[in-house]
Amino acid sequence: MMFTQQLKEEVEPIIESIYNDPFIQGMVRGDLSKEAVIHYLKADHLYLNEFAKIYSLLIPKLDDKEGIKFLLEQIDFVMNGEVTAHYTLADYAQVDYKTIIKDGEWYPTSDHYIKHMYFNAYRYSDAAFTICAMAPCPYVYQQVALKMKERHDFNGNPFKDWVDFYATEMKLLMEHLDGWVDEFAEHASEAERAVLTKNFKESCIHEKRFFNMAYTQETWESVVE
Ligand SMILES: Cc1ncc(CO)c(N)n1
Repeated sequence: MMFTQQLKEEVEPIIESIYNDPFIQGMVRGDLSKEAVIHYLKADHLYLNEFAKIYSLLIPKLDDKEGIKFLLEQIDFVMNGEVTAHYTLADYAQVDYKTIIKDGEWYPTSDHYIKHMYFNAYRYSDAAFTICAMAPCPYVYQQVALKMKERHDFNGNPFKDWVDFYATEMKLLMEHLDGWVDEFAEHASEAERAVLTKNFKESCIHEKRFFNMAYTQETWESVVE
């Protein structure tokens, strides 16, 4: 079995639990609180901004021209394409998107997740370590969106476009990310493979915590209350 296939099987229970968490269930019912959506957008705008910058840190770690070209396209996609999904959420919350993101916030949970990716980019010379910390970003959303679509009819649901976006747009990216990780994993040591696994799993847990952060309106102050 390919290394990334094994990773994906290991995290399936985490993804199923994210599907069952109140943020996603609120989207399924179409009654998620507007406050949760706004909190999410404030954090996610910053998250995606940093995600794009971390792609740029991968460029010197890669040697294949096609791969580098693909990363450059991905930077554009994260900065310009994925905004579509954010607009769907802002429309639901009936707030102006630009106003929401003007004062984006580094809440404890999103802050931790972003720094997990940066740590790996600076700590390890091979791109695979960072990619394992980044891949759950597209992977978890793709899998959650597919579960949502399989189990419910989204016609008339205000989050339909969000679900359709993540169910379809992540496929090509996952193929590239899986390819890089599998290639490295083939000749990696046991210890290196253990770090790759840990990075991937931790980011899936960060994804779960990110939705719950928005649902519970987490702030630095609320953590100590
Ligand atoms: C936190 C987070 N993870 C994944 C995605 C999907 O790209 C996103 N927009 N935000």
